[in-house]
Amino acid sequence: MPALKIEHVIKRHGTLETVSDVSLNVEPGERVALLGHNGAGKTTIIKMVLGLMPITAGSIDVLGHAPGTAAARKQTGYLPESVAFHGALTGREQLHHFARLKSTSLKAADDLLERVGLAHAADRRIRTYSKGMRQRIGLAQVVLGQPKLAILDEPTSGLDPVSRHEFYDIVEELANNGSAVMLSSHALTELELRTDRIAILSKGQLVANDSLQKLRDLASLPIKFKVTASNDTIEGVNQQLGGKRVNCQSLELMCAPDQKIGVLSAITALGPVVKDVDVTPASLEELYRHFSNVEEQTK
Ligand SMILES: Nc1ncnc2c1ncn2[C@@H]1O[C@H](COP(=O)(O)OP(=O)(O)OP(=O)(O)O)[C@@H](O)[C@H]1O
Repeated sequence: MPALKIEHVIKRHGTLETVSDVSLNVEPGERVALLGHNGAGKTTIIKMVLGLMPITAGSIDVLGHAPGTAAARKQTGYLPESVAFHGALTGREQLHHFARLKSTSLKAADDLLERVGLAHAADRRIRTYSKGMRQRIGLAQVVLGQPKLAILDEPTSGLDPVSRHEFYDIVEELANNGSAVMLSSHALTELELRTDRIAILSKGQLVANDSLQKLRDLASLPIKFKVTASNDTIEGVNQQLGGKRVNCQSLELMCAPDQKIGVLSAITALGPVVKDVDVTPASLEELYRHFSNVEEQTK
């Protein structure tokens, strides 16, 4: 049974429809990325899931309960886009406060401070924390009590690349322990490897909802090859393979996904004259643009 079940949900603000017939499930242990342009409807969906905003039509089921009910809230962890804590409290005091609210042990809160890399600053006031440190407190607050559903709105904004990596390690642990995770983000490259499914919203409509591999198959965008040879052989390689020279040692080729093996064979048939080959499938950014544009074209 899905941890989160969104069925044919519509949201209207007066005559303005901001979410149009969206259906989306998140299974236990699954990490789903919710992507979309500014104003696509991500936060509106999150607010409806949390019971902070009423639904105009359709239904949302959170672990068998209606959104916003005590039973749903008890099992849900939420990290808002702009996280705010009490500046006069220390990190430890703030997290202990959340632990009491969630009926979780203070020891679990202390362990989490360590896990999110804040043990050294745990007894400093939060007003002295950097944005990234506050975000870490926010993540610790979500993980506390191992919620069955975790909702993270733009969770990595303000984090440096190493912290982002550590952040996704913790999200992965959460999912490995059975939590369903839904996170919204604009940072596409980091989501490629760190989520199980991608849901793309465009103007309030869900225009894609699948694993990265399946989205690649559906979009069938060209695959890029970068072939490197030496200065004196690149011209001959270019003549045999075609493609576009990018510098005096390499060229770029594109092909449809079903021609990939054929192109690779042609490259390897050239033998040791080829020094290196990079094969790059469509990135999430390219897929995102593709699916968002498909939606624009049908309007
Ligand atoms: N209370 C409201 N009244 C009227 N329109 C609203 C209200 N709340 C949101 N909207 C509109 O709904 C649309 C979706 O907004 P939402 O905040 O869900 O987008 P988002 O995908 O989260 O964008 P961002 O990436 O910028 O955070 C926007 O056009 C916004 O102006």
